[in-house]
Amino acid sequence: MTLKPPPLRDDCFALPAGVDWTPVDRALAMLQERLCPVVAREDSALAHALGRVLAAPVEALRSNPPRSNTAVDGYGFAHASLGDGDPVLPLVEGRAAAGLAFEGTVPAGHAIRILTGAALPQGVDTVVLQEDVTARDNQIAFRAGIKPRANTRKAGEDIREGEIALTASRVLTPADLALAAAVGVSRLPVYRRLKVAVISTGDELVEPGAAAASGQIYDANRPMLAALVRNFGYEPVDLGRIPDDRKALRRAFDKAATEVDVILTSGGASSGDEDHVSALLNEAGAMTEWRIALKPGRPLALGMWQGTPVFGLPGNPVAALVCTLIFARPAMSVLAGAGWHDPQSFQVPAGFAKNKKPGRREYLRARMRDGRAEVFQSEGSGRISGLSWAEGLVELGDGAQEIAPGDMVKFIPFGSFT
Ligand SMILES: Nc1nc2c(c(=O)[nH]1)N[C@H]1C(S)=C(S)[C@@H](COP(=O)(O)OP(=O)(O)OC[C@H]3O[C@@H](n4cnc5c(N)ncnc54)[C@H](O)[C@@H]3O)O[C@H]1N2
Ligand code: MOO
Repeated sequence: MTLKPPPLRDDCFALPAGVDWTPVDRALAMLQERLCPVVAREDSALAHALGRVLAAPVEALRSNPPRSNTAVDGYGFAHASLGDGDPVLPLVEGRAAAGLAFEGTVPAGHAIRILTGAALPQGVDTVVLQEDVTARDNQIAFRAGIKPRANTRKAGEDIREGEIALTASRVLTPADLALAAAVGVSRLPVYRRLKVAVISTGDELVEPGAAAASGQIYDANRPMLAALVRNFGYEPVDLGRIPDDRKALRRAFDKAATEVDVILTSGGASSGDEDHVSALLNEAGAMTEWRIALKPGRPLALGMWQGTPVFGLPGNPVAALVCTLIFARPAMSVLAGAGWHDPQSFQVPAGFAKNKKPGRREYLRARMRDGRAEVFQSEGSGRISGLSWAEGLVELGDGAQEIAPGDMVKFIPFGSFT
């Protein structure tokens, strides 16, 4: 039976009355508090589970390793049966190999040929490395001093049957799939992949590859946003370009709300005459034009359209990317069942100087070179080449800051936003 989570509340994005500029951290705290998973659970074969969000804890059905075994190729024996001095042990007939257990018992004072991964036969608790042994006439000799249980791996030393192998809400990695397989689990409970509609708005936009008149620009946000969505592990649904026409946009939202879990639009987010995204969300009555104390990305329109959350991102590509990484990414992670995750950041020396005014958070396109964070030469919000140049963001706090080269600043690599 598929379990359908309850719908989000219509006032998810409501701001308290009288709030003017919302600090970034406050906006993030509100999102974190109000959102919840919106996707149903399903079952996935291991082979298809990479990047999916685990919907329930997974218990080990079997210990890893299931039996005590040898970590090396060599000879196995009971440590307690060794006398004083350099041991000389007769070999029993047969051998123990991985997948081909020796079912007999090795008598005290005897040794058996054993290969890496083989279960330890009865009577064996210690293995001597073959390189440390002289073998002749069905006997082995080696130096005294080997420790009990040397070169062996205990049953369940990695994980024991019944223990939790994988916790719920993980985004499954290749190593997680190995662990599930090792403990006998072949199907995993996962959340259905979050579906995210990507829409561009604006009369000036044309499709890359088409002829563009002088006043027109190519739609750069849609390929970027769809790729970001895919990178986050969700399913982008391309709903194309919509002109600055409220009816057309309404139709696109209606269609999206029946097909997807989240809508990402870019453009028309502020409150100009042609800013139809914010106007429509306002009209729907569940919209807050979040004037966030942030550069770039000040106008972010957040609203609900027929129960589906809409992130109305600013049109400037740099602002669209920053707002997606800072707001939409953690919010979508909650909607997808993976919970809220702040990106990993690092304090690094600045390779630049800047006088920052107080009153808003700033994100600069940045990259690490020679152990310092360099920033892009321009802060222009339409400078897409700087996004491509950058390998991460430098985050400057809400207060005033005078940054000199060598001062410590917060660097967030793009790789942290996954
Ligand atoms: N009077 C004010 N004007 C503006 C303000 C303001 O507070 N008061 N804020 C500025 C800031 S900051 C931003 S960011 C933009 C955001 O505005 P919109 O979200 O309404 O975006 P548009 O006006 O539609 O577009 C802005 C800019 O981005 C270009 N664009 C839009 N979509 C795409 C796309 N898919 N690919 C490439 N480029 C795109 C568009 O052509 C504009 O140049 O508002 C400022 N104005
Ligand atoms: O969001 Mo605008 O500059 O802050 O591009």
